[in-house]
Amino acid sequence: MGRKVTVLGAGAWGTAFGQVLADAGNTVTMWAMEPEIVEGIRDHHHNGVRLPSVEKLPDAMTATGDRAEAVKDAEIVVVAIAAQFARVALTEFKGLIPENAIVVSLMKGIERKTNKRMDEVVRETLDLPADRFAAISGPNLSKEIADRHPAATVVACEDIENAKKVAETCTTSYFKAFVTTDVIGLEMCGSLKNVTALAVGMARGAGYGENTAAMIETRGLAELTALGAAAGADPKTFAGLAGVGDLIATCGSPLSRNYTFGSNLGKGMSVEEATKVSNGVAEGVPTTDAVVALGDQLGVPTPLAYQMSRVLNEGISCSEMLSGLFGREVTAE
Ligand SMILES: NC(=O)C1=CN([C@@H]2O[C@H](COP(=O)(O)OP(=O)(O)OC[C@H]3O[C@@H](n4cnc5c(N)ncnc54)[C@H](OP(=O)(O)O)[C@@H]3O)[C@@H](O)[C@H]2O)C=CC1
Ligand SMILES: O=C(CO)COP(=O)(O)O
Repeated sequence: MGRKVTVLGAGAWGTAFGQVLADAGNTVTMWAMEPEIVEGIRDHHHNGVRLPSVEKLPDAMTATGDRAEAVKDAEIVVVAIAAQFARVALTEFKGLIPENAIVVSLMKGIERKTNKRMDEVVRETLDLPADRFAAISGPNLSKEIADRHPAATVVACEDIENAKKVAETCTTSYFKAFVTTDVIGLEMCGSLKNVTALAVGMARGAGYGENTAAMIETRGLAELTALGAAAGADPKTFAGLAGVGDLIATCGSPLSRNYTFGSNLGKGMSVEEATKVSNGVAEGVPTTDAVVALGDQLGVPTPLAYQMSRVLNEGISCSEMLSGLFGREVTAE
């Protein structure tokens, strides 16, 4: 039997995931700030602002701009808001979310001022126990999933039964969800791969080929695995869908906003210009500095994030970024 699920944030991924949930047999209420998006989904089953490629969203999806109405009786509340705004947006929902509801984050970012992961931000803001928080992450480019191309993801929750409940709730014939208890690993994979995708996109935009892309992806994976392990993640998570899988999808597709943002930098745009033409949030941009700070905090070198932070803050070129990546001394891989 389907559940009552609410999605906070009707961006590209929030809306596509809402469609997955409706396809899985649930009743889905989207909450959005913008009246135009609310009206579009509620009255026309269409999100022309954030997911115009889907002509008609399922009948089981509706929308509201009223916070209390949105989460009333929800068994699962999914959060799909740009990571840097999660805290401010969720504060308004504190006290409104039903006591037994599981809160699920789709977000892939680290909060800039605090260097906190989204599990920390969501739980802190909503005063939520660990067993009622789940994260979803994997190779999930929203447009492909909105087109119902076969895909898989990972649901993480410290309480494996709740992870299974969430996985069951979002399983369809084209969308498969695996489960894990490694919340930290999942969070670190999702947010850190965006920094790598910015760098790969930049190299591609600058005209470099497969060797350069493979080098950045592999070193990026080593960096995010080391940082994740130091933060308490299970290194195995990084070899799975949420790690390598998402890295392959995000670093290889112009559908990724992070890849595209990087590619535009590589073609010579400034950060301001690339931001202006970005088709949605590129989480890797604010996350990069947070990754460098986390690395300093945990005593883990983050050369790729450091060079990308120089790209974003000082405007160094792609070749400077790449030559700064490795020192001249010989080291073990
Ligand atoms: N797109 C994808 O393929 C995937 C995205 N993700 C992650 O999901 C998250 C959301 O991404 P996506 O939906 O694609 O992003 P979009 O850029 O399409 O949408 C961002 C969302 O955040 C909302 N938002 C921004 N600021 C605020 C605020 N102050 N208060 C409330 N809501 C706010 C926007 O609301 P509004 O529209 O009203 O401005 C919108 O719903 C990101 O962390 C992303 O990394 C994860 C997997 C896949
Ligand atoms: O996380 C994603 C795919 O899994 C989406 O990547 P972007 O946020 O770069 O579009």
